[in-house]
This record gives sequence, structure tokens and C-alpha cells, in this order.
Amino acid sequence: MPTPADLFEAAAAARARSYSPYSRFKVGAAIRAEDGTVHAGCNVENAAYPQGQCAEATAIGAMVMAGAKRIVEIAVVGGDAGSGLLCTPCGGCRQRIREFAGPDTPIHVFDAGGAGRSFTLGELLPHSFGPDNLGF
Ligand SMILES: O=c1ccn([C@H]2C[C@H](O)[C@@H](CO)O2)c(=O)[nH]1
Ligand SMILES: [Zn+2]
Repeated sequence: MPTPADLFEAAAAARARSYSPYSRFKVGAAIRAEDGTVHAGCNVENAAYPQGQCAEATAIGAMVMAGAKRIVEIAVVGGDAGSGLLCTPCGGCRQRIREFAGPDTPIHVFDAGGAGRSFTLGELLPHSFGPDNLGF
């Protein structure tokens, strides 16, 4: 499942905007919405550590602000090039993505050098709780 280069580039550009003075772990995310538009975000940390926000949450906020409601695919770029560690979305962000995506939605994760792999949301968040549980 190769990632479209444009989505990786958008996520990498967002990563460059990361505000992460505490962890020094820069993350960028880029979403392709169902209307074809791309929405990106970076992690935004806070001196009150728990108030920090993940890149995926910033990107989702940008998507919603632009009027889109459905994630077709999402790319996340985090960590250092060649680290060999993929920056998979945290548990909270898997649930945030779930709100606007289904089990087959691709989630592409990369290190800063562009090495990575793709998962589906269903692989990362199986048996998930979502809007359908509430009748939506
Ligand atoms: O998928 C992830 C994982 C971590 N972070 C951020 C949160 C925090 O600012 C920093 C270190 O955890 O990376 C993200 O934005 N997305
Ligand atoms: Zn997260």
C-alpha cells in the first residue's frame, strides 16, 4: 500500500512546524479528505504537559474547519530519519481518527527519512467504538 508522495510531503512540511520544546519529538500529519483536499497539522506541546496536542488532532481540526468530514487516508511523520521506529498514532489519536474513518482507512506512518509502512485503522484499533454505537 504505497503512500502518495503528496501526503508524505504535506506531513513532512507540517512536522517542520512542530512546537515541541519539551519532548523535542517533532510530528506532522496530513489527511486526504473525501473531497480530495489535504489538511495538515503538527504537534503543539504546552508547559502544562498534559495540555499538549498531537499532530493528528491538529490535522483533524484543520479538516473540520475546512468543512470536510471524512478521512480517505492519513500520513504521519515522526521521529528521526533512520531510527527504525515508526511513529504510529497514539491510542487517543486512533480514536480521534475513528470518528471520521472506517476500518479499511489507510494510515501511513513514517520516520523523518520517509521510511515507513501502512496499516489500516482496523489493524491499529480493532473492535472500535464509534458514532454507529450511538446511532450516528
Ligand atoms: O502519533 C503521535 C505520537 C506522538 N505525538 C507527539 C505528542 C508529543 O508532543 C510528542 C511526544 O510524545 O509527540 C504526536 O503528535 N503523534
Ligand atoms: Zn495522539
